[in-house]
Amino acid sequence: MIYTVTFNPALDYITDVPDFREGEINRSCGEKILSGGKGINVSIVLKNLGLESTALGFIAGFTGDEIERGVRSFGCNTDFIKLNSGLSRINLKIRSKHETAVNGGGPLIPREKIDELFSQLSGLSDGDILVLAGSIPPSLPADTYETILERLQEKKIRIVVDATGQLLLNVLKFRPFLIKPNREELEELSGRVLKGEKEIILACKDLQALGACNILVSLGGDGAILVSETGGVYQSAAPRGKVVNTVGAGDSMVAGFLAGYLRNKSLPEAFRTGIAAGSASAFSENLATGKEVSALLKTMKG
Ligand SMILES: Nc1ncnc2c1ncn2[C@@H]1O[C@H](COP(=O)(O)OP(=O)(O)O)[C@@H](O)[C@H]1O
Ligand SMILES: O=P(O)(O)OC[C@H]1O[C@](O)(COP(=O)(O)O)[C@@H](O)[C@@H]1O
Repeated sequence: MIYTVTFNPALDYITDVPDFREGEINRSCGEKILSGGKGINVSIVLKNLGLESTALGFIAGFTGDEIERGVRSFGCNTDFIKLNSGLSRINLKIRSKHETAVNGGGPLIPREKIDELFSQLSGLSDGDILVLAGSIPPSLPADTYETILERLQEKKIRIVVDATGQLLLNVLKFRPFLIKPNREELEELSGRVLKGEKEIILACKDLQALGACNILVSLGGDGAILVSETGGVYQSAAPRGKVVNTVGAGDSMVAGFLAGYLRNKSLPEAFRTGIAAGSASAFSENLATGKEVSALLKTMKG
């Protein structure tokens, strides 16, 4: 079974403001609200690709209820822990000449609710896949993912971590099967500006030395690079298309990679499916559907 954990789910409020001006009253010409947060998006795209998962994490207040309703409307299984106070965040995404995001901090998660999550996760068994994705509310320590993985290390669970900075660095020693930094995140992790693919690959090798198995570096419209645990390096441009909404493209890529890998345990196939899923989401208003991913895959070589 696949489990995704989103500590800090969100309603993504996506608004179109063609000529956004800071410091002025702007009028939008289109809005929509989607359930989001990294693990949740992974669960939705997995479902669209025909794979069951259970979305775990913390939700609070009316925004939390709406997040849960939204995820379930895709047919996903959820087992969220409800907080007794606070509100799940609303993340603002302004689509203008550029995309601007304001992601909220999220509610306070009390100790007993974290313990509830630990006890849910203690039910995982050998062969399960655990996706830890997204930020944690600022009230939680940066070793939160580490604490989870420490408790699970006796089990043969494949771990996927899509997080940034210290949250990610702290868990590399648990040998995550997959991490997916984008270029900026990889630069932050390696503490240097990375010019060109050679430097990106070297930075990935440094992370492998710390424990990461497969590192999928997403490069937005420039595609992606996979530095694999078997030593192979794969690189691909992104398919061409009209970009409509890149929110969730990275999460879709993680879901696509997993779905592609689970088909034949082939890393090249995982890589291609990851890129196709990321780009299919970028080319669509909503997260990629199975049909959209298959259609893009057919246009890709290899
Ligand atoms: N402008 C784009 N054109 C085509 N594909 C894109 C575009 N932006 C994102 N993608 C696809 O989605 C993947 C993940 O996007 P990226 O923006 O790098 O992730 P993140 O959202 O995590 O920063 C890319 O590797 C690519 O396959
Ligand atoms: O937990 P974080 O890092 O604040 O990110 C949450 C945001 O990222 C998203 O999961 C989208 O992520 P990607 O565009 O990287 O795939 C949104 O749904 C959500 O608003």
